[in-house]
Amino acid sequence: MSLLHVQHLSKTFGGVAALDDVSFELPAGQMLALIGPNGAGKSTCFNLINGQLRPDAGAVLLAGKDIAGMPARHIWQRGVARTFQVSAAFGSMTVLENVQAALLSHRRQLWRWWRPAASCLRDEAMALLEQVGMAAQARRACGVLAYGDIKRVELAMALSNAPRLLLMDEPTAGMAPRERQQLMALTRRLVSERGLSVLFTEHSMDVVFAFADRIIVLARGQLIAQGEPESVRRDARVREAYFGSGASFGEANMGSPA
Ligand SMILES: Nc1ncnc2c1ncn2[C@@H]1O[C@H](COP(=O)(O)OP(=O)(O)OP(=O)(O)O)[C@@H](O)[C@H]1O
Repeated sequence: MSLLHVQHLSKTFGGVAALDDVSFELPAGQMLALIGPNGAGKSTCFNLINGQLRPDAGAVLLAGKDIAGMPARHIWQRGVARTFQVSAAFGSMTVLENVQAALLSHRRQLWRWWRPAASCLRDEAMALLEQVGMAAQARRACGVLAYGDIKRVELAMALSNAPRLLLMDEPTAGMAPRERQQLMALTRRLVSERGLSVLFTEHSMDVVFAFADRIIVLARGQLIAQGEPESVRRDARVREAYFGSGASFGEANMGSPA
Protein backbone atom coordinates (compact mmCIF):
# COMPACT_ATOMS: atom_id res chain seq x y z
CA MET A 1 0.00 0.00 0.00
CA SER A 2 1.26 3.47 -0.90
CA LEU A 3 1.79 5.96 1.91
CA LEU A 4 -0.21 8.59 0.02
CA HIS A 5 -3.06 7.75 -2.31
CA VAL A 6 -4.90 10.70 -3.85
CA GLN A 7 -8.17 9.59 -5.41
CA HIS A 8 -10.33 11.61 -7.81
CA LEU A 9 -9.52 14.88 -6.06
CA SER A 10 -11.43 17.94 -7.31
CA LYS A 11 -11.63 21.58 -6.26
CA THR A 12 -13.42 24.44 -7.99
CA PHE A 13 -13.10 28.18 -7.31
CA GLY A 14 -16.00 30.22 -8.67
CA GLY A 15 -16.45 28.01 -11.69
CA VAL A 16 -12.70 27.47 -12.31
CA ALA A 17 -11.67 23.84 -11.90
CA ALA A 18 -8.36 24.31 -10.06
CA LEU A 19 -8.10 20.52 -9.66
CA ASP A 20 -10.18 18.16 -11.74
CA ASP A 21 -10.48 14.46 -10.84
CA VAL A 22 -6.78 14.00 -10.05
CA SER A 23 -5.47 10.64 -8.81
CA PHE A 24 -1.93 9.52 -8.00
CA GLU A 25 0.09 7.49 -5.49
CA LEU A 26 3.30 8.04 -3.56
CA PRO A 27 4.97 4.98 -2.02
CA ALA A 28 7.01 5.30 1.19
CA GLY A 29 10.64 6.27 0.65
CA GLN A 30 10.15 8.01 -2.69
CA MET A 31 10.41 11.55 -4.03
CA LEU A 32 7.55 12.57 -6.28
CA ALA A 33 7.70 15.85 -8.23
CA LEU A 34 4.48 17.70 -9.00
CA ILE A 35 5.07 19.97 -11.98
CA GLY A 36 3.00 22.04 -14.37
CA PRO A 37 2.79 25.54 -15.83
CA ASN A 38 1.59 28.50 -13.75
CA GLY A 39 -2.01 28.06 -12.61
CA ALA A 40 -1.94 24.29 -13.23
CA GLY A 41 -3.25 23.46 -9.75
CA LYS A 42 -0.07 22.50 -7.86
CA SER A 43 -0.66 24.74 -4.83
CA THR A 44 -4.30 23.73 -4.71
CA CYS A 45 -3.25 20.08 -4.64
CA PHE A 46 -0.81 20.76 -1.76
CA ASN A 47 -3.45 22.73 0.15
CA LEU A 48 -5.96 19.90 -0.20
CA ILE A 49 -3.45 17.33 1.05
CA ASN A 50 -2.38 19.30 4.12
CA GLY A 51 -5.86 20.48 5.09
CA GLN A 52 -5.68 24.16 4.18
CA LEU A 53 -8.52 23.51 1.72
CA ARG A 54 -11.45 21.09 1.71
CA PRO A 55 -12.00 19.18 -1.54
CA ASP A 56 -15.29 19.30 -3.44
CA ALA A 57 -14.85 15.61 -4.18
CA GLY A 58 -12.30 12.84 -3.80
CA ALA A 59 -10.15 11.30 -1.10
CA VAL A 60 -6.63 11.74 0.29
CA LEU A 61 -5.58 8.45 1.86
CA LEU A 62 -2.60 8.60 4.22
CA ALA A 63 -1.58 5.02 5.01
CA GLY A 64 -5.11 4.02 4.10
CA LYS A 65 -6.92 6.62 6.24
CA ASP A 66 -8.87 9.38 4.47
CA ILE A 67 -7.58 12.74 5.74
CA ALA A 68 -9.35 14.92 3.17
CA GLY A 69 -11.16 17.81 4.86
CA MET A 70 -9.57 17.24 8.28
CA PRO A 71 -8.26 20.36 10.06
CA ALA A 72 -4.68 21.16 9.04
CA ARG A 73 -3.39 20.65 12.58
CA HIS A 74 -4.83 17.13 12.75
CA ILE A 75 -3.23 16.25 9.43
CA TRP A 76 0.09 17.63 10.68
CA GLN A 77 -0.22 15.50 13.82
CA ARG A 78 -0.72 12.45 11.60
CA GLY A 79 2.71 13.07 10.11
CA VAL A 80 2.30 15.44 7.17
CA ALA A 81 4.79 18.32 7.25
CA ARG A 82 5.30 21.15 4.81
CA THR A 83 8.02 23.60 3.86
CA PHE A 84 7.08 26.89 2.25
CA GLN A 85 8.61 29.18 -0.36
CA VAL A 86 8.52 32.02 2.15
CA SER A 87 10.88 31.54 5.07
CA ALA A 88 9.26 30.04 8.16
CA ALA A 89 12.25 30.70 10.45
CA PHE A 90 12.37 33.67 12.82
CA GLY A 91 15.38 35.81 11.94
CA SER A 92 15.92 37.18 15.43
CA MET A 93 16.02 33.73 17.04
CA THR A 94 18.99 31.39 16.86
CA VAL A 95 19.02 28.30 14.68
CA LEU A 96 18.67 26.14 17.79
CA GLU A 97 15.78 28.19 19.20
CA ASN A 98 13.87 27.94 15.93
CA VAL A 99 14.08 24.16 15.95
CA GLN A 100 13.24 24.02 19.68
CA ALA A 101 10.16 26.17 19.01
CA ALA A 102 9.06 23.79 16.24
CA LEU A 103 9.48 20.80 18.59
CA LEU A 104 7.53 22.56 21.34
CA SER A 105 4.75 23.51 18.97
CA HIS A 106 4.38 19.90 17.87
CA ARG A 107 3.92 18.83 21.47
CA ARG A 108 1.62 21.71 22.31
CA GLN A 109 3.98 22.67 25.12
CA LEU A 110 4.31 26.34 24.30
CA TRP A 111 4.00 27.23 27.98
CA ARG A 112 7.41 25.71 28.45
CA TRP A 113 8.82 28.42 26.23
CA TRP A 114 8.87 30.65 29.28
CA ARG A 115 11.63 28.53 30.75
CA PRO A 116 15.15 29.20 29.55
CA ALA A 117 15.35 28.06 25.96
CA ALA A 118 18.40 25.92 26.65
CA SER A 119 16.38 23.51 28.80
CA CYS A 120 13.71 22.85 26.18
CA LEU A 121 14.34 19.81 24.07
CA ARG A 122 17.86 20.92 23.37
CA ASP A 123 19.28 17.49 22.61
CA GLU A 124 16.47 16.62 20.24
CA ALA A 125 16.87 19.91 18.41
CA MET A 126 20.62 19.39 18.13
CA ALA A 127 20.06 15.89 16.74
CA LEU A 128 17.85 17.35 14.01
CA LEU A 129 20.42 20.03 13.25
CA GLU A 130 23.10 17.32 12.96
CA GLN A 131 20.96 15.59 10.37
CA VAL A 132 20.76 18.70 8.18
CA GLY A 133 24.41 19.70 8.71
CA MET A 134 23.63 22.82 10.77
CA ALA A 135 24.79 21.81 14.28
CA ALA A 136 27.92 23.96 14.04
CA GLN A 137 25.77 27.05 13.44
CA ALA A 138 23.24 26.33 16.20
CA ARG A 139 24.05 29.52 18.15
CA ARG A 140 23.83 31.90 15.20
CA ALA A 141 20.75 34.03 14.57
CA CYS A 142 18.77 32.81 11.57
CA GLY A 143 18.73 36.38 10.26
CA VAL A 144 22.46 36.31 9.46
CA LEU A 145 22.54 32.93 7.71
CA ALA A 146 23.10 32.30 4.01
CA TYR A 147 19.87 31.48 2.19
CA GLY A 148 20.81 27.83 1.62
CA ASP A 149 21.48 27.43 5.35
CA ILE A 150 18.08 28.90 6.26
CA LYS A 151 16.53 26.26 4.01
CA ARG A 152 18.39 23.59 5.99
CA VAL A 153 17.04 24.99 9.25
CA GLU A 154 13.52 24.93 7.80
CA LEU A 155 14.04 21.31 6.85
CA ALA A 156 15.02 20.53 10.46
CA MET A 157 11.90 22.40 11.65
CA ALA A 158 9.71 20.42 9.26
CA LEU A 159 11.22 17.19 10.60
CA SER A 160 10.29 18.12 14.18
CA ASN A 161 7.04 16.15 14.09
CA ALA A 162 8.79 13.08 12.64
CA PRO A 163 6.73 13.29 9.43
CA ARG A 164 5.94 10.36 7.18
CA LEU A 165 5.12 12.71 4.33
CA LEU A 166 6.93 15.97 3.60
CA LEU A 167 5.40 18.47 1.18
CA MET A 168 7.99 20.87 -0.22
CA ASP A 169 6.72 23.91 -2.09
CA GLU A 170 9.42 25.01 -4.55
CA PRO A 171 12.22 24.11 -2.13
CA THR A 172 15.01 25.57 -4.26
CA ALA A 173 13.34 28.82 -5.38
CA GLY A 174 15.82 31.69 -5.29
CA MET A 175 18.87 29.45 -4.81
CA ALA A 176 22.05 29.25 -6.86
CA PRO A 177 22.51 26.00 -8.84
CA ARG A 178 25.08 24.56 -6.43
CA GLU A 179 22.91 25.31 -3.38
CA ARG A 180 19.93 23.68 -5.11
CA GLN A 181 21.84 20.49 -5.70
CA GLN A 182 23.08 20.43 -2.10
CA LEU A 183 19.62 20.95 -0.58
CA MET A 184 18.04 18.29 -2.74
CA ALA A 185 20.90 15.84 -2.12
CA LEU A 186 20.30 16.39 1.60
CA THR A 187 16.58 15.78 1.10
CA ARG A 188 17.35 12.61 -0.82
CA ARG A 189 19.57 11.40 2.04
CA LEU A 190 16.82 12.09 4.60
CA VAL A 191 14.35 10.16 2.42
CA SER A 192 16.69 7.15 2.48
CA GLU A 193 17.60 7.38 6.15
CA ARG A 194 14.13 8.06 7.54
CA GLY A 195 11.95 6.23 5.01
CA LEU A 196 10.30 9.60 4.41
CA SER A 197 8.12 10.29 1.37
CA VAL A 198 8.49 13.68 -0.33
CA LEU A 199 6.05 15.40 -2.66
CA PHE A 200 7.59 18.55 -4.12
CA THR A 201 6.69 21.25 -6.60
CA GLU A 202 9.54 22.76 -8.55
CA HIS A 203 10.01 25.03 -11.52
CA SER A 204 13.66 24.14 -11.94
CA MET A 205 13.72 21.17 -14.29
CA ASP A 206 17.35 20.29 -13.53
CA VAL A 207 16.27 19.59 -9.93
CA VAL A 208 13.16 17.67 -11.00
CA PHE A 209 14.94 15.38 -13.42
CA ALA A 210 17.91 14.82 -11.13
CA PHE A 211 16.05 14.03 -7.91
CA ALA A 212 12.48 12.82 -8.57
CA ASP A 213 11.82 9.08 -8.56
CA ARG A 214 8.61 9.82 -10.40
CA ILE A 215 6.92 12.92 -11.81
CA ILE A 216 3.27 13.90 -12.13
CA VAL A 217 2.28 16.69 -14.48
CA LEU A 218 -0.75 18.94 -14.11
CA ALA A 219 -2.14 21.35 -16.71
CA ARG A 220 -5.30 23.39 -16.14
CA GLY A 221 -6.21 21.25 -13.15
CA GLN A 222 -5.91 17.92 -14.93
CA LEU A 223 -3.27 15.25 -14.58
CA ILE A 224 -1.85 14.94 -18.09
CA ALA A 225 1.12 12.63 -17.49
CA GLN A 226 2.86 10.63 -14.80
CA GLY A 227 5.81 8.30 -14.72
CA GLU A 228 9.56 8.09 -14.43
CA PRO A 229 11.55 11.18 -15.41
CA GLU A 230 12.65 9.93 -18.83
CA SER A 231 9.14 9.01 -19.98
CA VAL A 232 7.77 12.36 -18.77
CA ARG A 233 10.60 14.23 -20.49
CA ARG A 234 9.62 12.61 -23.80
CA ASP A 235 5.84 12.99 -23.37
CA ALA A 236 4.35 15.09 -26.17
CA ARG A 237 1.45 16.33 -23.99
CA VAL A 238 3.89 17.64 -21.41
CA ARG A 239 5.93 19.53 -24.01
CA GLU A 240 2.70 20.94 -25.42
CA ALA A 241 1.56 22.08 -21.97
CA TYR A 242 4.87 23.80 -21.24
CA PHE A 243 5.76 25.22 -24.62
CA GLY A 244 2.62 24.96 -26.76
CA SER A 245 4.83 23.19 -29.30
CA GLY A 246 6.98 20.13 -29.84
CA ALA A 247 9.99 21.77 -28.23
CA SER A 248 11.85 19.51 -25.81
CA PHE A 249 13.10 19.95 -22.26
CA GLY A 250 16.70 21.07 -22.12
CA GLU A 251 19.21 18.75 -20.57
CA ALA A 252 20.14 21.07 -17.74
CA ASN A 253 18.08 23.98 -16.49
CA MET A 254 14.69 24.94 -17.88
CA GLY A 255 14.10 27.89 -15.57
CA SER A 256 10.48 28.80 -14.96
CA PRO A 257 7.93 27.57 -17.44
CA ALA A 258 5.76 30.13 -19.16
N1 LIG B 1 -8.30 30.86 -3.45
C1 LIG B 1 -8.55 30.89 -4.76
N2 LIG B 1 -9.61 31.59 -5.25
C2 LIG B 1 -9.88 31.63 -6.55
N3 LIG B 1 -9.15 30.98 -7.49
C3 LIG B 1 -8.07 30.28 -7.08
C4 LIG B 1 -7.72 30.19 -5.70
N4 LIG B 1 -6.61 29.41 -5.59
C5 LIG B 1 -6.30 29.04 -6.85
N5 LIG B 1 -7.16 29.54 -7.74
C6 LIG B 1 -7.16 29.33 -9.18
O1 LIG B 1 -7.00 27.94 -9.38
C7 LIG B 1 -6.10 27.68 -10.46
C8 LIG B 1 -4.93 26.83 -9.94
O2 LIG B 1 -4.13 27.66 -9.09
P1 LIG B 1 -2.88 27.10 -8.27
O3 LIG B 1 -2.38 28.23 -7.44
O4 LIG B 1 -3.25 25.84 -7.58
O5 LIG B 1 -1.86 26.77 -9.45
P2 LIG B 1 -0.26 26.52 -9.37
O6 LIG B 1 0.01 25.39 -10.32
O7 LIG B 1 0.18 26.36 -7.98
O8 LIG B 1 0.31 27.88 -9.99
P3 LIG B 1 1.75 28.60 -9.74
O9 LIG B 1 2.81 27.74 -10.36
O10 LIG B 1 1.59 29.89 -10.49
O11 LIG B 1 1.92 28.79 -8.27
C9 LIG B 1 -5.71 29.04 -11.04
O12 LIG B 1 -6.59 29.32 -12.10
C10 LIG B 1 -5.94 29.96 -9.87
O13 LIG B 1 -6.25 31.27 -10.33
